[in-house]
Amino acid sequence: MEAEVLIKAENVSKKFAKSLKKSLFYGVQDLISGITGREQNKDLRKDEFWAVKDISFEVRRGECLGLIGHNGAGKSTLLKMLNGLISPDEGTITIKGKIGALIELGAGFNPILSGRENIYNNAAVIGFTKKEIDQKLDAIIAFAELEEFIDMPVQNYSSGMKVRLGFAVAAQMEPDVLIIDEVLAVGDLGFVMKCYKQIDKIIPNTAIIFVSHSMSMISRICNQIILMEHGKVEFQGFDVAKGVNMYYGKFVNNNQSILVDDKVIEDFEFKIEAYNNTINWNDDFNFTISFVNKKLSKMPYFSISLFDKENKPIALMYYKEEFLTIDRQKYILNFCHKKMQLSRGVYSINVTVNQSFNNNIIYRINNVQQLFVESEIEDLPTFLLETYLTKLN
Ligand SMILES: Nc1ncnc2c1ncn2[C@@H]1O[C@H](COP(=O)(O)OP(=O)(O)OP(=O)(O)O)[C@@H](O)[C@H]1O
Repeated sequence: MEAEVLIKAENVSKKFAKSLKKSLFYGVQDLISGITGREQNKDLRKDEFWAVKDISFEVRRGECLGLIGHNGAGKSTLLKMLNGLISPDEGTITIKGKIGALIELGAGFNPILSGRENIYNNAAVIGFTKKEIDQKLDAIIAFAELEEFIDMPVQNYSSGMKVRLGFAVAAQMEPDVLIIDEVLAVGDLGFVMKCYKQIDKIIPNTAIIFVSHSMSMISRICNQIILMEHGKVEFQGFDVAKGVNMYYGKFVNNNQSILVDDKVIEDFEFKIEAYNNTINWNDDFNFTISFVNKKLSKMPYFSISLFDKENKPIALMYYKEEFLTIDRQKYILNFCHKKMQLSRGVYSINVTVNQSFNNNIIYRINNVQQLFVESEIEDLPTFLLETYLTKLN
């Protein structure tokens, strides 16, 4: 039997005015229409835009929906509507059960009240009774690691402390629906890992909506994804890896940048020997480097590094070099890395040219090319390490 739907959004839209003056004016207009029973204006008026347009989805108990998109795509606006902080102009939102939300840093806290008082306030707003909160209080304080500071006014808390308290209340009370915005990014790594563990613990009984710019976090906890752009859905589905790749595709940066150029070599070119710079997983990776030698007497050394879409270094390709004597002419070098076992994705290539192995950089170019790796298996991590079972007892 399928789990019960706890969050349902049907054709939800929200418009905003670009200026505060217009926003106030339209607000008053809408209020009067509301009071007099006249139908509200459904179309965009001058200077208005759709911050969220026509979004529908369902999240069942045990599921986590990831919302991704550029800054200003409309994610927070959608979350605020789900949490009831603002109402949609069109469409309906239905939520069953108690909602825990961690939306804006410090939102929902009363700054002059202590951490302890805020726990009671926030948990009561979610819908828990005093007795239920009493039972959970110690666990919340311990989870937030705020034992020493729990009776201090929240206005004196650091941003990390506020996030810890907010998450502790939202997640320790084990609500039916949990809405988490980017705020987790503020926590330190230890706390973020603890939050993951808590999310893993509550997910079987909870429907979660999670907004993040960290694709590793999204891939780690979400089973469905919506990619938003200018308020609209650009991709929606259960293929989280596909949504993440589409998001990364938006950042593909084709700009080469030359960081070092001692004019010792000229006309440097790097070419991937594959159609559209695309290879399949486990294919040989062939590429050529060409240059015109102006001043060198020995062949220089080329080091080729690969970076993933988050710009993290993934691999350094090296080869055994014999420093041949060279003339002042054009050279074309062919290289091959046998069986490239990198997972599906886009990798950017940087090349550094040293006069000799690990010595004296004469040329360096970042993002000289992008390598696309295709794979039939969609959701592999960067490396597939072949392992052997050596003994069975
Ligand atoms: N109260 C408001 N009045 C007018 N415009 C608003 C209001 N709130 C948000 N917007 C605008 O609506 C659009 C969507 O904003 P929103 O904060 O939902 O984006 P987001 O996807 O959450 O972005 P980020 O990743 O930066 O948090 C933006 O253009 C923003 O400037």
